[in-house]
Amino acid sequence: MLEDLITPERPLALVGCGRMGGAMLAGWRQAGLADRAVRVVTRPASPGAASAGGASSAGDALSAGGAGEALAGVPVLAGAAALAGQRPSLVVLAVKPQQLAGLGPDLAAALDARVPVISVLAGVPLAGLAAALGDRPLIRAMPNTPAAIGRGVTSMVANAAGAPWLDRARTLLGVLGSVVVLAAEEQMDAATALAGSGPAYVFHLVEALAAAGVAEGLPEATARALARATVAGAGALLDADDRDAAALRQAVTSPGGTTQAGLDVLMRPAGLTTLMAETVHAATARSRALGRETAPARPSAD
Ligand SMILES: NC(=O)C1=CN([C@@H]2O[C@H](COP(=O)(O)OP(=O)(O)OC[C@H]3O[C@@H](n4cnc5c(N)ncnc54)[C@H](OP(=O)(O)O)[C@@H]3O)[C@@H](O)[C@H]2O)C=CC1
Ligand SMILES: O=C(O)[C@@H]1CCC=N1
Repeated sequence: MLEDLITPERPLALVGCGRMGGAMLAGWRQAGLADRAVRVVTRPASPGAASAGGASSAGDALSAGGAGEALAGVPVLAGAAALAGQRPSLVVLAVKPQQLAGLGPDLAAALDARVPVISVLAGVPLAGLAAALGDRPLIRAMPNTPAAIGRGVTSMVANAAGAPWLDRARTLLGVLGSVVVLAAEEQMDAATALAGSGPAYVFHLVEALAAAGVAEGLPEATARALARATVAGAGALLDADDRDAAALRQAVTSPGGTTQAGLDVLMRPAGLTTLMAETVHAATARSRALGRETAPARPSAD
């Protein structure tokens, strides 16, 4: 139960409330998390936010994607230093990987060393989080944006101090959809490439389907409406039907019919399977590179 984990006295601190942080907050609020049990932390310089020690309402401080209006009523703190004295039960970190180094010292100084941090930063390993935030319970998680409607999927892995928090992290993140605990941190880059980025691949499929419909003579609005409803409906069927994706595909495919003619192109050598492998490979490599690029500089030998 979320209420057992997060209370107004021991709130959830969300550091960074852009596209992913905002999606998670929307999912938690939809599941009934009270606004007063949350502290959203913005940049220190965010206009309209409170000074250290106080909290304003999110309405005037958040702007990403119109989130300011949608999140009106959630207390906002300007800068991680303002978390001192707020006694968060746990922290969810959702800034860009490149923004970690800038806020790490303030965040580490503001938090008791027993407070766990759940990071959703792509590519940043547990060791990099520990270097930035100090030795504490740490969970590296990778959600995706359908979390906003409780339909996301999150992969996660913990350091030794964070392992006892995995059940509570599962409770928190499970509200946003399903949760997978990875067997090893090495799997996180591929999980990021597949599921963190995955919704974008599916949305691009909608764009491609619509463009193909236009090329075959459909009006653009009609092609867009058909493509969107087809992908949404196929996803809903996949969710509602226990059969695997291959069986659902076969149920559409009449021998000698239109689908088989289309799949002959899509499933040819160097077709979608190859393209998707290259896609996920490139995203996995980028996740690994982000880890290297954001690693703290080693002290020089002299
Ligand atoms: N978008 C996605 O689908 C997913 C993203 N992620 C991860 O989530 C993280 C955020 O990505 P995304 O939401 O797309 O990026 P956004 O840029 O939309 O969000 C980042 C947010 O952090 C804020 N921020 C920057 N610096 C600070 C600071 N010092 N203190 C508090 N807040 C700060 C930004 O504010 P400002 O606008 O003022 O810069 C912004 O609101 C990334 O690490 C990404 O890898 C993970 C899974 C999926
Ligand atoms: O594109 C990115 O780097 C982030 C991580 C996964 C989805 N969005």
